[in-house]
Amino acid sequence: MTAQLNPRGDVAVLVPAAGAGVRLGPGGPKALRLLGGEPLLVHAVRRVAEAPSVATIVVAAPAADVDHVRRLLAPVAPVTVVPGGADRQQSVAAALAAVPPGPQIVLVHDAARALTPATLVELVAARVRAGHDAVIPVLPVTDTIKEVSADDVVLGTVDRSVLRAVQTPQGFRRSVLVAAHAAALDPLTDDAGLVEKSGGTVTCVPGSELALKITRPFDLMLAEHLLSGGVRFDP
Ligand SMILES: Nc1ccn([C@@H]2O[C@H](COP(=O)(O)OP(=O)(O)OP(=O)(O)O)[C@@H](O)[C@H]2O)c(=O)n1
Ligand SMILES: C[C@](O)(CO)[C@H](O)COP(=O)(O)O
Repeated sequence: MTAQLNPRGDVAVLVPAAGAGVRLGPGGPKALRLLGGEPLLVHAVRRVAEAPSVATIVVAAPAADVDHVRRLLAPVAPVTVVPGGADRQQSVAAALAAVPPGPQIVLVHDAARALTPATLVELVAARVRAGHDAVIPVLPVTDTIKEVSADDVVLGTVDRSVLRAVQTPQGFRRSVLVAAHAAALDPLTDDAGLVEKSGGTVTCVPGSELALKITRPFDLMLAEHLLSGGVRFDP
């Protein structure tokens, strides 16, 4: 039987958590690295579980850690844990295959975005519920962006007004996400990219600074400060 959160919810959230965390440096799989004394994955799942629309959470864990992750998350929320794949897309596909019948909205959320507020989960889900096939949270780009050659010579300055930095959770009508993954040829860095490739429309909503992706050591230090500094997570 699949673990259920809110039986009246219409949202399944997939949490790919099987990455190595190479850019964070040595210390084990990134989702299991500690932030404020708890694994990143625990933070991420706890916040997702606070979102009232969420009926089901499926985590893709490092294959060697599936049992450990089940035990870790048991006191946090009812979750289904499956082994992840060789890249993020394969981990998402494995989690998607484990979603039980029922939820018609599927969100895909990085464990690495551990401080993402439940309000962002609800916002993305609400936009899908309102009729959009694919919805992504985005932030404006604040640096000047240059295109450069392999030998570090500037080729030009990109018009940043049309650029957005993309976060998760990314939300989809379930059938749209299933079709996009079924049609996938090459691995892409996000699921919305698969929908774009299939000719679908992807809609943006405002993201959250708190949904930063913990990728490098500086990101982890920043997240520690945010957590210990008493930042309000659901403004
Ligand atoms: N084979 C993989 C690779 C990544 N992910 C997950 O996808 C999310 C976003 O990936 P990223 O932040 O790039 O994590 P890593 O792949 O672990 O990082 P790195 O590239 O530095 O190794 C993370 O929650 C990560 O655990 C996954 O489930 N399976
Ligand atoms: C899905 C994602 O977090 C959206 O920004 C991002 O594309 C993951 O990329 P990564 O290179 O696997 O960190």
